[in-house]
Amino acid sequence: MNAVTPGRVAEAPAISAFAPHVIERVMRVKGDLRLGVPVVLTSGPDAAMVIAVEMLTPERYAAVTTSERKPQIALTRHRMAMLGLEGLPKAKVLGMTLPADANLAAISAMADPALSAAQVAPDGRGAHSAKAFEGGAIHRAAIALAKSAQLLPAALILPLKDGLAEAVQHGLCVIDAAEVLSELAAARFQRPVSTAALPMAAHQAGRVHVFRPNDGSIEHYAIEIGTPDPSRPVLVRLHSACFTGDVLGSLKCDCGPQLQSACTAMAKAGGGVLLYLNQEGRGIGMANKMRAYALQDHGFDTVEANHHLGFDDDERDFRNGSALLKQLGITSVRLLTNNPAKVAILRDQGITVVERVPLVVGQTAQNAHYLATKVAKSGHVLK
Ligand SMILES: Nc1nc2c(ncn2[C@@H]2O[C@H](COP(=O)(O)OP(=O)(O)OP(=O)(O)O)[C@@H](O)[C@H]2O)c(=O)[nH]1
Ligand SMILES: [Zn+2]
Repeated sequence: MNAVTPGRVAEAPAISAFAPHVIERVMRVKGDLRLGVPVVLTSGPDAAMVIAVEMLTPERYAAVTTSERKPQIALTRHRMAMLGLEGLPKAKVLGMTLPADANLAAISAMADPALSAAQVAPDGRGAHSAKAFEGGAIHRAAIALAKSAQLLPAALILPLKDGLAEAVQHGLCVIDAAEVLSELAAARFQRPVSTAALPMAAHQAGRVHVFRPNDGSIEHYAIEIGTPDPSRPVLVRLHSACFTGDVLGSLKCDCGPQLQSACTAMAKAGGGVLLYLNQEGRGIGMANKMRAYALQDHGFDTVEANHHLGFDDDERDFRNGSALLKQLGITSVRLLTNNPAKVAILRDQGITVVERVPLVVGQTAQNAHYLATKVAKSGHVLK
């Protein structure tokens, strides 16, 4: 007998029967960017060909840059600041017209700290002479798509005179930038896909529920441990995937011991729900997290490393967690976390958090600096 049962509390969007719905078109465009295929973004009368910098090849770069096109780069303000540029506009996404002689190596180095050795040390910042400008909808949509595809947040932008004609000529996907921005910012409906019993070391009565977001992105899991009773506050953990900590037993963070100790606490309490959210690396993905770790090897802390790559401190979207709780019929929780921001987000989403239950385990010599940085910069509490 399961105490919680996934149900459809959220409305699935009306997907048109034949033509792709707007979110489906956005995800096609995201797939193309991840492959390195150019896409065309439009905004009112403006149009531009957009390619993720990380995926640019010399052949494609040579093919898309013609003498009459003035290439630009879209980067986040964080990344531009790390490049040593001063007097930057306040906006989060910025553009810069590239010098006529910009080559692929220089463009790639603007996006990727690993390709620019001089910029890797915190005090060895490079200098670029061109002036940055506030990014428009096309720049913002390009960065949002690159982040969503878990690529470096950097895009080559080639303004086009007739975007539609170019799209048709080269068989490129074309989409409105405002549609991209609103769809990527929207909470996603997650469909329960499958469920099965899973006896676990922590408790023999375990059950895994798999949920699939309707944008086709990676699935998230809700794991019942013991017999949670949804009529009372349920002991809950929102755990963000950490391959290095959860699977490899990394000493650089506290995730593995937190996961184990959460399962044990739920078993002891008779029941609980573990949400395993597949947002590796605070939402930047495994490849970028290893880029961040490489920067940490050079002296950056966990927050600075994210900024150096062009990301915010934390790119996770915890609305997926609150949506899953509601689907499981759980509206009141005791939340296992050291991160008060998670409590606030769940409350914002209408979940009653009756108590924050600290989860202070797994402190090592190797993660002392990391944990201290989270306390100093991310509002974590280690008690
Ligand atoms: N980008 C980045 N992500 C990291 C790093 N170390 C761990 N992570 C990821 O951070 C996430 C866990 O976040 P934490 O900040 O440790 O903890 P939290 O989820 O905010 O709070 P707790 O509930 O107390 O665990 C996981 O997705 C990890 O993969 C790092 O140095 N850089
Ligand atoms: Zn971790």
